[in-house]
Amino acid sequence: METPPVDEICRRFGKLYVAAIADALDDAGLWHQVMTDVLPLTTDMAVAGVAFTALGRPERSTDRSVRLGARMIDELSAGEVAVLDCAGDRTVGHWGELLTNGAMARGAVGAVIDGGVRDTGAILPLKFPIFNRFRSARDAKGRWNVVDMQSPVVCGGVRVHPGDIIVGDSDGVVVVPRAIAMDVLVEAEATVRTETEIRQRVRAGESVGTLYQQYERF
Ligand SMILES: O=C([O-])CC(=O)C(=O)O
Ligand SMILES: [Mg+2]
Repeated sequence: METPPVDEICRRFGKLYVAAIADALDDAGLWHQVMTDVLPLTTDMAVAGVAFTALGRPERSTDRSVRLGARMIDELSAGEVAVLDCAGDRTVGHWGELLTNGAMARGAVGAVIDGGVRDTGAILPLKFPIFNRFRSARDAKGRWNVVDMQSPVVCGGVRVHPGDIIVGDSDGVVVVPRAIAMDVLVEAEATVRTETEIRQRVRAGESVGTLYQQYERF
């Protein structure tokens, strides 16, 4: 199978839903690709893009020369999703409105934060999809710092490599390893077609139990 360009792959993933992609990954034996407790700021948010990863950790320094959070934004490219591993920190807003504006100016398509978001009121009108664990007005400066970029990270309990495909919607975020992205895409598209067929039959009044046995999925 010839592999289409990654923006085409992302466009096709973006037409699906996270649950169908998660099912396709389960069928491929990858049972741990859906992030835990990382959810969209609002349920209408959706994203499909290429992972740009960053890792941060608690740090007391306020020295701007060692703080990479803002520089990370300058490294983002069109079609990318910023994926931030916050090393379990639950105290600060790791992402905010200025970082959002910067990411948008670079053509990034979303952010997945394994931590907190601040400036929510200013972010929502921007319609930039952000997936996070919690909100906190507390500044990261003097408390937490980005220390590495484009290395493998863990976000919502899922390993993310730079270049993986990130898909998010109202259910949360799924990570598709880049090497199998095309196979998962084709499988997930088939899942959506099957579910469309099942839905029509359910609505027509057929037995849900019988349909479940027949199609071997829901
Ligand atoms: O300062 C930060 O780390 C986040 C922030 O408030 C912004 O992006 O506006
Ligand atoms: Mg701010």
